[in-house]
Amino acid sequence: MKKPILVVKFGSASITTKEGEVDERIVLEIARQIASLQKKYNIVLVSSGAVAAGKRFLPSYTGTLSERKAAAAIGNPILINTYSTYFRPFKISLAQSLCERHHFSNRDQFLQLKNTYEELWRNNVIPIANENDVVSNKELKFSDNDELATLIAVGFGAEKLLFSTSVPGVLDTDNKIIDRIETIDREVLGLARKDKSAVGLGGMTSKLNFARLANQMGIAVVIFSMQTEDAIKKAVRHETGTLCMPESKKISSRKKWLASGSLIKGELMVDRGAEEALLKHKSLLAVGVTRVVEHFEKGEVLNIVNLDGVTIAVARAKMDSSLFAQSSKKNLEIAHANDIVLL
Ligand SMILES: Nc1ncnc2c1ncn2[C@@H]1O[C@H](COP(=O)(O)OP(=O)(O)O)[C@@H](O)[C@H]1O
Ligand SMILES: N[C@@H](CCC(=O)OP(=O)(O)O)C(=O)O
Repeated sequence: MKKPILVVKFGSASITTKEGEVDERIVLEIARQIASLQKKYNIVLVSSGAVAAGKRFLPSYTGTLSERKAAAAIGNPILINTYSTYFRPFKISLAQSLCERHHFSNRDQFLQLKNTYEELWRNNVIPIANENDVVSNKELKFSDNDELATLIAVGFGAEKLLFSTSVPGVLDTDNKIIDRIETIDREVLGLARKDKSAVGLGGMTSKLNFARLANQMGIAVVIFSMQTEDAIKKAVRHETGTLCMPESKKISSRKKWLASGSLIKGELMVDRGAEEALLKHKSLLAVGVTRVVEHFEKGEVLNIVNLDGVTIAVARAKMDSSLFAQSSKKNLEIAHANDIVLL
């Protein structure tokens, strides 16, 4: 039987010291715990920390985009070497996987990635992913590694997604850790303050937004800190941090991949009639579209929002947004029912 998939993401501040060194004590802990979890799970590690580990080699570093890229180029091999050193005594090899957005928005490329990871797992090798910072430009960029980890978890149909971060969980207004969040709604999103660690990109808003999508796709998410003993093992058992509960929908892997695209491309606003039609699993026709919020091309994934601006579905476009905007045909099909996932 196939092992379930576990995606564990480590934020910059959770694996580097204040001085910008990779925290070897934490990496040893990761290796020890992941080695025991590997018996039960096919694991993907997503690790930030390349910029944090590389920036001390740039004496006049101020954090410009080109400096971040240069720091990532220096820091990434340091990061991977440290992981490899500490996993070796457990007889586990690691494989580096540097990803860009289009590896997820294009289904063929995504399937290549999936095949490669499956080959690695067959050989007991654990892939360790990070954004390909050195070449990523505006289009290629993920917003942060919380997004990359979520795209992997959703696209691969993971059972669990764990975010290791600089805080022990989601804190409520009294600064108490919330054990369990049933639904990530506006109120929960409102708990996330703007502050984040000095070296990270994500912060809590990003984690909660991506956790919400993963939950909608049936994946449990735990936000936790490596500062607790046996943190990863406990997070898998939901015994530490904040558990964000998955919805219990059955969704095919193709549709999960499609839904992961909701993080990626264009956006259309539809009227109430179209909203009702979509809820009845009908195709999306031009007549129900009130406006193109973000442009998209044929084959790309787009968000469909209702008149209140709430995302109700994601779909794969049958045509470029510019083409259909020019057409006067009201019954033009913009997305086929089979290519629409309700959220
Ligand atoms: N309600 C909240 N609960 C917990 N942390 C919060 C909350 N609101 C904002 N934060 C901030 O989120 C940050 C955690 O993310 P950070 O460490 O920056 O991300 P990453 O792990 O991606 O590097 C912390 O700096 C914390 O202060
Ligand atoms: N690719 C960057 C990670 C940027 C990032 O997403 O950081 P974080 O918010 O700490 O997960 C790096 O390795 O430094």
